[in-house]
Order: sequence, then structure tokens, then C-alpha cells
Amino acid sequence: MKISSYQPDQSGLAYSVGTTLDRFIKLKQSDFPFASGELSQLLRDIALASKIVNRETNRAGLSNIGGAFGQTNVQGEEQQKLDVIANIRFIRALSKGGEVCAIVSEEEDAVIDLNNKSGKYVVAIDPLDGSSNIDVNISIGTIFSIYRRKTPVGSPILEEDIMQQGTEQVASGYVLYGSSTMLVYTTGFGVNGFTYEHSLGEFFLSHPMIKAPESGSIYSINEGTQEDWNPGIKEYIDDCKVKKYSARYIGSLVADFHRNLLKGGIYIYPATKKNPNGKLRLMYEANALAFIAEQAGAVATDGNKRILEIQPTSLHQRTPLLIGSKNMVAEALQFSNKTEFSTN
Ligand SMILES: O=P(O)(O)OC[C@H]1O[C@](O)(COP(=O)(O)O)[C@@H](O)[C@@H]1O
Ligand SMILES: [Mg+2]
Ligand SMILES: [Mg+2]
Repeated sequence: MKISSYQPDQSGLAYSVGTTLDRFIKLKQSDFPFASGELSQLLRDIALASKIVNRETNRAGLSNIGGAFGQTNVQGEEQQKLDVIANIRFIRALSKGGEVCAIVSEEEDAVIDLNNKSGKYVVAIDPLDGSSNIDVNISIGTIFSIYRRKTPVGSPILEEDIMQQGTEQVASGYVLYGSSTMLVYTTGFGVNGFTYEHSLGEFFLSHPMIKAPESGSIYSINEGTQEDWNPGIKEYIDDCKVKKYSARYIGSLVADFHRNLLKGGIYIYPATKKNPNGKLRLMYEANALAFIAEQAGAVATDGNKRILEIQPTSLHQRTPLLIGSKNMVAEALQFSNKTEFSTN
């Protein structure tokens, strides 16, 4: 019986399709101190739900899933149908996956206890980010944070399992449903981006070890709120204009963050009269992106401290957010320290 050892094909006839997310997760599992496959499975569950949500967003205009759902969420915001669909899809995938014991979602008033006696992980999720852009075919996203529970597996879910600082995240990431669909995540060992290949139904590694440029010339802020800005922000944005930086604001946090992460830039959502503590939510928007930012060499602050060091006190608490290239955020803080950035 003849045996020949495998020689990778050199003919070039069948180009390599690249590294799938599944294979990458498996490869990287050993990076993770508690590596026993549960976090890997959890990441796969999130990838599965994001593929389904991707399909729904792509055909939102063709089906009756566009538009408002006719209810408001705990934030007092009108829910879009796709907010609700994405919420159902992610909660179902995480529940069926079996690794998660509790979920905090933008679309749910309370913590969801999955009654899972073996689940070690807590997930905080913004199922659909950029809701105001759903019906107008502009990039939207999903944002997620993953923590290990603090109390013993199988015991009742306690506040300490949920109200964890961003520094306690074991993984975080986002999915961007844009001209292409990408999943970008970190487990604390760098940031990697995967692009979805529709025809194969797989995410492939397309952006290994993302590093944010330390400087940039893009600023992202809703200038419509400038009447409410602190003088420090006003001066900083005026300075950006003097320097002829480009104003880019999509109005979907994930999309604005992603662009600035790759190209260099700063995203600012400050405290405003309408949102005295800022608009964005600490537990399922700011913390996740702050972990990604820091792992890519960028920074995230509320104007006074690292986002990741803010101790959460309520599920849907908001925070001012300055996030992006290190030198740009430092510059913005210099301007802001003339006047306090956040009101608290
Ligand atoms: O319309 P505004 O005030 O500029 O706010 C836009 C911001 O609000 C958000 O839409 C809030 O997120 P949700 O869509 O998940 O509620 C961010 O994505 C975006 O950056
Ligand atoms: Mg959001
Ligand atoms: Mg949302």
C-alpha cells in the first residue's frame, strides 16, 4: 500500500480561499487562559446569528421587515422591526449555543436569565446599531461584549455577574452590515477582521491584527448638536476644520468607528442637553468598542477616564464617548481640559 505525505498544491489552479472564522477561532483557542472551547462556541453562535441578521438586512426593502415595530424600548426609542428581529435572533442563538447564562440587550429592559445551569458567560449586546439608517440602506451593525460570570456556574445570576467594568471583558466585537459584511473581534490578543463570503456562507480572515493609525484627519460628530457642546469640543472641532480634516458622520456608531479604526480618525458623542450623559450606552456600545480600540492601539474615554474603567451602575447607562486615534483623542482632551468634557 503506497503512502505519500501531503504536499500542498503548487499548481495554483485552486487558489486558497483563506482562513475561515471557525478555523481561526480554533487556531487561536490556545491564546485563551480558560481555553476549553466554550468561548469558541460562543463566538461561533454570534457569527451564526449575524449571518441570519445579515440576510434580513440585505432584503429588508423586499420584505415587510423594514420600518417601525410600533413599540418603544427602555431607552424610550421607537424600535424598528429589524431591532426586534436582530434581538430575537441573537438571543435565540446564544440560548441554543449553551455557553451563556445571562444577556443584557439594548432592546430588553431587564437582564435575560437563560436558566442555563452550565453557562459561564454573560453577553451584553446591541443587536442592531444605527437603527435610524435601517430603512435608507446605510451601513448598520451589531455590537457585543462578553464576560465570564463571577459567581459559580449554575448559581443564581447576581449583580456582580452583570455590572462588570469593561476591563473584565474576555472578548468583544462588532458586525458591520455594509457594502460588505464584516465581523471584527478581540479576545485580548489583538484585533482581527473577517469578511463574509455570501456564496460560501463563511467569514474569512481579511484584516489580520488591525492596528489603528496613531493620527488621522477624519472627525465624526453630529454637528447638529453643536449648540450643546462644551467650549472645549467646539474649539477642538473648529481646530479640525482649520486643519482641513474631513468631516465624516454616518450616524451608525459601528460604521463610523470602523472607518476611523482603519483610516485614523476620532468619533465623538459628547454630553448634550438632550443627553446630559451622552447618548451611547456603556455596557453594549462603548465598552465593546473601547476594548477593540485599545487592542488596536487606539483609545476610548468619556473625557475624564478610560471607558473600560467606568464601573457600571445601571444596565442602560449612557456615557460621553471620545474614541479613535491616540494622538487625536489626546488633542481633543487637551482642548477639553480647558472645560470639563462630561458634566459629571
Ligand atoms: O442621531 P444621532 O444623535 O447622531 O445618534 C447617532 C448614534 O446613535 C446610534 O444610532 C445609537 O445606536 P442604536 O441605533 O443602537 O440605538 C449610534 O449608532 C449612532 O452613532
Ligand atoms: Mg447602538
Ligand atoms: Mg441598537
